[in-house]
Amino acid sequence: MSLTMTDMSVAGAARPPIRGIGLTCRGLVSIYKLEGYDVVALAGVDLDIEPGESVALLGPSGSGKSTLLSVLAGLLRPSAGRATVGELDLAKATEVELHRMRATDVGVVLQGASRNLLPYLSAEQNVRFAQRGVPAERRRDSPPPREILSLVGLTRGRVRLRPSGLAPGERQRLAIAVALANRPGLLLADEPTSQLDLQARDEVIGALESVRRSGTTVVIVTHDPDVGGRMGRTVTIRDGRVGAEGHRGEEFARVARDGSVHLPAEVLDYMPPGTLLRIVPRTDGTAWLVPANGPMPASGHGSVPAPVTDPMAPTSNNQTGISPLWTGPTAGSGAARIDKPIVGDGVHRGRTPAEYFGEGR
Ligand SMILES: Nc1ncnc2c1ncn2[C@@H]1O[C@H](COP(=O)(O)OP(=O)(O)OP(=O)(O)O)[C@@H](O)[C@H]1O
Repeated sequence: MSLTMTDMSVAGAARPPIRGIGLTCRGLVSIYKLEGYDVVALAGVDLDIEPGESVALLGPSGSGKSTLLSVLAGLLRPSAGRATVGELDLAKATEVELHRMRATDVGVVLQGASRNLLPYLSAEQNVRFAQRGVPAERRRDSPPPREILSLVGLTRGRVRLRPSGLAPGERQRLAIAVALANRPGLLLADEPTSQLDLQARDEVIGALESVRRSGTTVVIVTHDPDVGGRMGRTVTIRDGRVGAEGHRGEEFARVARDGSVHLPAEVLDYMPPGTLLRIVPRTDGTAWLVPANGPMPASGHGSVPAPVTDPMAPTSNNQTGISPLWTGPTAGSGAARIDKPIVGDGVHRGRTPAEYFGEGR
């Protein structure tokens, strides 16, 4: 399927443009009560998503992705901290305000396409049914269901079929169309590409891209890093917090509000929790993390090593066998880049501690 600008302009004809809605989380905590126990699903999420962005929430199973989406959809109340969608504070909002938010500003696609659809209605009728929730003053802006279906690539005879007559990828795109029925500024979709073959997956990604170009902010949960890589930004949730972010295929660790940094799993393999680290700030605004029982940088105990401008190029520093582990700006953007390990001659040889910290170790 290829969705074109023509699809977009048809969808936007004679209606005010869609205004993307941004969101903010500050120290967001979500706790489930389970048989007398507290299950902490979100343990202090700090996150900003700008209007019009497309963001994938990635992370291992149980890390809290779906819980975060449910809070943002107003389906779960924050247990502590703040979450705002547009101007609405989700902790303070009344049930009526949350209901109205879902009816007008936020479209939600629950995991499993069928859960979003009425099986006895056609695709077109499903979208029309969803439009019944639009407040009267906004109803004149509601596009005909076929326009919305065309935005996600469902056209002609497909619009008259019931969900059971559609292929799995088409059903998922119909679920997205239903969530878009009221031209929301924010679309939240939980695993919209799971259990789809590659072609259907690409069609769903194409539909989400069309939605983003129409102005709507798109936030999805996915397990699939390839899907994440096709969104504007990835945010990796680990243990209920934002552990990392990806931009254009590069992964960044985010320094949390409390100053903590989540190390990637492969670094934790040889720097497990509890490891004592020497942090060596450097003049170029980067820093090294060196285990306390490892060798100090050769340029002198306690002294600040000379900057390495290109971490992958052989330099006088890494000729010593010490690899710059963290590079990139720590000031300004607040991000640090984790580079591939390099040793001696600057050649990437692997990920064992010996290779990181010198062959003579
Ligand atoms: N209704 C619930 N009651 C109790 N605990 C729950 C409930 N839903 C989720 N949890 C727990 O909260 C934590 C986060 O779950 P969540 O479903 O948000 O993670 P996830 O990253 O979306 O996982 P997955 O990728 O497997 O869907 C997990 O420990 C999970 O067991």
